[in-house]
Amino acid sequence: MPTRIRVGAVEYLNTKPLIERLTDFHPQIDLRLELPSVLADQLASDDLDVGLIPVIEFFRANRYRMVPNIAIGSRGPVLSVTLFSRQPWERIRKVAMDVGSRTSAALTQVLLRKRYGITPEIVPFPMHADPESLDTDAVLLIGDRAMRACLPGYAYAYDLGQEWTDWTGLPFVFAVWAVRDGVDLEGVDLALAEAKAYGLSQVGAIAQREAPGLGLDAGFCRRYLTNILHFDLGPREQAGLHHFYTLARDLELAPQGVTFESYHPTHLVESR
Ligand SMILES: C=C(O[C@@H]1C=C(C(=O)O)C=C[C@H]1O)C(=O)O
Repeated sequence: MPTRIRVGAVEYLNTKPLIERLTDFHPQIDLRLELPSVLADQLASDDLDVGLIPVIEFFRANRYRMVPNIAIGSRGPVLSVTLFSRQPWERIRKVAMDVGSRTSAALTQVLLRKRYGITPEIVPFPMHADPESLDTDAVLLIGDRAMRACLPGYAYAYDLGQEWTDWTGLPFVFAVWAVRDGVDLEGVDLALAEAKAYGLSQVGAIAQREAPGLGLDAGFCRRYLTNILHFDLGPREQAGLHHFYTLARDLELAPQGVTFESYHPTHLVESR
């Protein structure tokens, strides 16, 4: 019996185009959907073989390989990563961070500390808590609940994709497919590329199917998947990724000397 390859993907709308019919493209895939932070922990504890994990956790592990040219990124506003704040940036002293997030939580710290020169207190924000009942100045929300949130008690809603690109001029990469060290994907990397190509040809249908369950407008979901998110990991995205790494490393949110290795199937390497 062929081994199952355990694939963990983010449970949010942002990921749907990357996993559309994924299991049809490879018979050995065992697909699970989770929060990004949970996927990072599962990959770290060998409960997954490949996971769509927050990039900051790719840096922190420094032993994974990246599946080429697939990412969740933005080139300006992202619409689903928002720092809701009662204060303007300069006056934020305490922030609650979405426990589903690792990259955006680090990005919030990078912006606060590097761009605005303040080091606020950080507390976790649980999945089912009410943001309006918090005593913090700001709360970071990501994913589907960030897109639905209005939070009239917060005067400011900072889009962190927009903040990053306004500041650096670069795209931002939130998540990549990371392959655990020593794992041979047995062609699952090709299936991931096929699912992405297929999913991107189906964004209209995906938006229409997913919108009602999310309580969102289908046209809005389509524009989010088509014009807001970017799923390639090209040279500009890689420049954004490296720049984020250097800033996170300076703040000791990531270790020194991280290598950005791509995944190459073992049999191809061996047959050279
Ligand atoms: C754009 C997003 O990208 C994500 C944000 C992540 C993070 O903050 O750790 C991780 C994976 C992605 O789901 C989002 O969730 O809205």
